[in-house]
Formats: sequence, structure tokens, C-alpha cells
Amino acid sequence: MAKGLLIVLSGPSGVGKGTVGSALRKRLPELTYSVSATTRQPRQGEENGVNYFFKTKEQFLDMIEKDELLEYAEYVGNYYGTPRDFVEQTIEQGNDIFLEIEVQGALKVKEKFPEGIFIFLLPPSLDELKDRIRGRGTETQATIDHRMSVAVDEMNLLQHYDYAVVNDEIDLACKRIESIIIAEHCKVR
Ligand SMILES: Nc1ncnc2c1ncn2[C@@H]1O[C@H](COP(=O)(O)OP(=O)(O)OP(=O)(O)O)[C@@H](O)[C@H]1O
Ligand SMILES: Nc1nc2c(ncn2[C@@H]2O[C@H](COP(=O)(O)O)[C@@H](O)[C@H]2O)c(=O)[nH]1
Repeated sequence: MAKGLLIVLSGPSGVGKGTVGSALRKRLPELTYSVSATTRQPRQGEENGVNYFFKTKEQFLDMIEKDELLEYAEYVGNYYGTPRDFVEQTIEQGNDIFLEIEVQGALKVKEKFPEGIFIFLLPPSLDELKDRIRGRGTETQATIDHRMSVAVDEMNLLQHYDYAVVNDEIDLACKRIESIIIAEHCKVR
């Protein structure tokens, strides 16, 4: 049986990975979504096991110790990581898996799965990025400033990705990613 594709959507905080990712899952319901573990506090409306597996720092360090994470990164004061078994089992079963993760973690996944498809989501401009993070209303001003300073460094790592998709309009960004996935399925390997 052919293995599934590992698709990584990455890019700076607030660019719209979550928004585009959930719109894409409606268009491609067969896509399996990897739920990450994090030590960050849940935002209003977020559910354990749906948006994230919310962990204490001790629980997260224990997952690292037991090699349960495919990758992890410390990002703006919290840990985030991808549970390994679920990703590997999904691919082995012939299903595509979709990861929405930040840039350091994406590059670690690329070292382990160079055959993965790495997509960088870009904002139309840095001003628009800042407006989006601020407009979401989930972060303090200090966290927004920290995330914006990290964003500039992250965008310099675009060259390591296979595809760059601008998230100007949600629907257009979704169509571009859907086209990439369709083309990757048609690729002669
Ligand atoms: N194309 C778009 N046009 C206008 N606003 C958008 C667009 N895409 C996303 N947004 C808005 O930008 C904000 C940030 O989006 P989202 O939370 O999806 O970003 P993210 O990249 O997942 O962020 P994080 O990495 O911090 O989790 C949200 O308020 C969302 O509604
Ligand atoms: N390296 C990883 N990054 C992850 C993972 N899950 C989410 N993320 C990214 O972290 C930032 C912040 O997320 P937020 O929910 O606090 O806004 C964002 O870029 C996410 O995409 C992961 O498993 N590994």
C-alpha cells in the first residue's frame, strides 16, 4: 500500500495557518490533522484533545524524555510538539497527515521526513501580519511584540520550504494549497 503524504503548513504567528488549515479540512475531509501538545494555557473555547493536548511543563518534558515527540520547539515561552506515533501510524495506513507548526519545528520534521511537503504561508505584508495577531485578541501586547520579532527571523527561512503561499484571501490560499496536494498525489515517485 502507498504511504500517505506528510504535509507541513508553517509560517509566522498570526499569518492564518489555523484559519486556512480549518477551511482546507472542510474542502479535503480525508486529510488527517495532527493535534499538537503544548504547555501554553488554553484560550477561550479551546478544547483539550481537539485544539491541543494541554500539558504541564513536567508532562511535556516527560514526553520528550520518552521520545514521544516527532519534533518539539520552545516558542515565545512555551513548548509545542508533535506526537510521533499518530503521525507515523497515519502515514503507514496510507492516509495524508497535516501538521500546522512553527518554523523551527518544521525544519526538524524536514530532517526526519525529507520526502514531506513543506509549505510556508506568507502574509501580504508585515503590517497586515501585526494587524491579524492584534485583531485576534488572544495575546498581550508584549506577546504580540515578541511574536512579531520572531516572525521576521522565521521569514528568512523560507528558502528551506518547497512552496510559498500568500494568505491574502482565505479561499485563494486554500485553493493554492489544495492544488499543491493534488499535484503531489500525481507526482511520479
Ligand atoms: N486571509 C485572511 N484575511 C484576513 N484575516 C485573516 C486571514 N487569514 C486569517 N485571518 C485572521 O488572522 C488572525 C490570525 O489567524 P490564525 O489564528 O489562523 O493564525 P495562525 O497562523 O494560526 O496563528 P498562530 O500561529 O499564532 O496560532 C485571525 O483573527 C484570523 O481570522
Ligand atoms: N514546533 C511546533 N510548533 C507548533 C506545534 N503546534 C503549534 N505550533 C505553532 O506554535 C505557534 C504558536 O501557536 P499558538 O497556538 O500559541 O498561537 C504557532 O506558530 C503554531 O503553528 C507543534 O506541535 N510543534
